[in-house]
Amino acid sequence: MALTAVILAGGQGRRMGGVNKALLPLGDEVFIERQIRKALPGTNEIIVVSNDEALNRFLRDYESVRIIADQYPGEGPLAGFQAGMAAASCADVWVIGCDQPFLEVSAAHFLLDRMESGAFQAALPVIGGKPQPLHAIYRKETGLIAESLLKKGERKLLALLDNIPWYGVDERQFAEQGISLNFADDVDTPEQYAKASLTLKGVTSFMPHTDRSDRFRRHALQPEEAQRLIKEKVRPLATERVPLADAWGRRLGDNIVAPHPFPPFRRSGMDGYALRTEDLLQATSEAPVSLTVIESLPCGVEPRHPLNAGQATRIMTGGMVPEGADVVVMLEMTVTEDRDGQSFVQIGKSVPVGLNIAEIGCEIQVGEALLPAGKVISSGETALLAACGYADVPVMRRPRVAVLSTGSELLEVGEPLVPAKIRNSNAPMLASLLREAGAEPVMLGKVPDDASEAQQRIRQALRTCDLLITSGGVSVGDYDVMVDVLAAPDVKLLFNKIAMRPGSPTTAALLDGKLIVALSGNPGACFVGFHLFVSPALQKMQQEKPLSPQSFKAFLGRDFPKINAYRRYIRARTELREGTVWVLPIGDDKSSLMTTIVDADCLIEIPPLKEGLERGHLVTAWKLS
Ligand SMILES: Nc1nc2c(c(=O)[nH]1)N[C@H]1C(S)=C(S)[C@@H](COP(=O)(O)OP(=O)(O)OC[C@H]3O[C@@H](n4cnc5c(N)ncnc54)[C@H](O)[C@@H]3O)O[C@H]1N2
Ligand code: MOO
Ligand SMILES: [Mg+2]
Repeated sequence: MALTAVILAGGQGRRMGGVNKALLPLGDEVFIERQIRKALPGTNEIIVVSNDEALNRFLRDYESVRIIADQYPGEGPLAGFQAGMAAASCADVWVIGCDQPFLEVSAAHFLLDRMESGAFQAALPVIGGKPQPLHAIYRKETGLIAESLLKKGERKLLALLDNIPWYGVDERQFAEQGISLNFADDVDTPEQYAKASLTLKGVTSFMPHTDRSDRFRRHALQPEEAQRLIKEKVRPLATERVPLADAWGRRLGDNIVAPHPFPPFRRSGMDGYALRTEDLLQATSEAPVSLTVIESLPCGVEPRHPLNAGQATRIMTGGMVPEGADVVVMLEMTVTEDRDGQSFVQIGKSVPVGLNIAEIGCEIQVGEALLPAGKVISSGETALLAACGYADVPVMRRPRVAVLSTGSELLEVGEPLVPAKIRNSNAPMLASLLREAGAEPVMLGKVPDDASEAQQRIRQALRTCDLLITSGGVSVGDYDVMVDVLAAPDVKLLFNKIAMRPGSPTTAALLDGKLIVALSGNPGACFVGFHLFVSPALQKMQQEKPLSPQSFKAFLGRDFPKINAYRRYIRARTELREGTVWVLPIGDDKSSLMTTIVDADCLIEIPPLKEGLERGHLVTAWKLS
């Protein structure tokens, strides 16, 4: 695609103290050098519109870069635009401000593609609902319209937009292309310049699109209300069939009903003789009764002969009891003898009817409800399913849950420590928690505190995942990027504050109908948030009951002197002491701690109180599954 780039470098940079912004240093380049380096590979020529000769030395090495002066000097950006258009040799022109150091050729090409799909004369990024006239594509002819506007005294580029048909490309469309949104960010103020320098170092990026004061205005929900909202927004997933051998740990996809009785035949419970109790009525140790053995049955062999009076069948444990028999007498109570090639059994005692025979269906009747959908398949369930012939088992599809960690401070687990950084421990912890909850973690890795990058990864992942969880960036800090990501117009915020500790800024939202739970970055809060707000969603997706963690009453194992304005959920371990249940808070209850997660098997609920609680107080605790 033939494309001219026009860089408008005529501004005064008033808010930057009157410097020419094209000459601002960024890393080891100045803006204009960086822009040329980045724009060259995707364009046929670059035209820099400027009257500043100081720029020359950065341009002269390039054959396809020209510098031209305004035809209407001092008339503002529209004049620069007009001059650039007049000089352009291609029909399509990418117009860039010299203060846009993060320009992106891929974004320019995407805009150009969009414009070609219709009768448009320009294609512009629309960010936060506002068209951005710079870092946009224009047809060369629009220069003539600019000129006529200039003659009417117009100076602003935006005026052009009222006079041409243009196509707007919003954040979402760029994100879908994997294009990071900061390409159009401009540097007008020293603050923005400072942020640009940080972005270059990978520390952060501009996040100018949310009203920062918004993040302080939050309405706190009670934890139960937040849980209710979350459960309301998810549905059970589809089911699939897996071989029984792979079904361990999965959740049943269907109610399982017995397809036949069990045992399916009258089964012997002992190695012995099947016979008729009637025949033993007179038997005593002095005068044992002798019966003719008509058959010897190993397990798995169907009897050939029903029993008549005076007869017995030798039978093994699990064997099928012949018709006519109403008891199995164990071998130890019998004496066997062979006479003339015929076997006889002698028994010296009468026995009650039914002894050692498991009747058909005595364990399971046909049609009986055996296992409910959603039940976790463990050893007992596996045995039942096998007995009922489930070579393939209907199971709930595992929820695919994307895990994204935000934080420029995060290192990969294998990286050595460097000052101010820590290793990402939340993501591996969340992956384990997800596995424990039956889900399939889809690890998206980490993003620096860059809202556009986070947003892009999130949108992409949601296409193939059922749920997305993030950690970090939900509070009120400068780099708390999830706040920006979830402020996008197509995101429906469910809540961003919960009246509890830890994890009060835990946030949930819906995007494309899918749930995003943004957990706190503090490891302890992240852990608690998962159990209280992610687990219930996973349970519902897998039809698992009960739908919330189960509570129990127990004695507080040690004093808890902290005074609480909020309800607290403290990590604790259960202990049985002389037949009573105690719950012991583990370590200090700070949300930043992760050592306290190690032995936690429950959360103690501490209500908001004006004074602490003493050891031995009866408290409510929640079992962690
Ligand atoms: N001025 C205020 N500051 C804070 C408030 C507040 O109300 N006003 N709330 C505090 C509370 S409560 C919490 S909880 C945290 C929430 O923090 P964020 O969710 O925004 O998380 P970050 O700021 O990104 O990080 C916090 C902490 O966690 C560490 N972290 C982050 N990600 C990971 C990870 N993947 N593995 C290990 N550790 C991680 C991070 O380095 C920080 O130390 O905000 C309080 N602040
Ligand atoms: O709500 Mo935060 O987790 O207390 O520190
Ligand atoms: Mg924060």
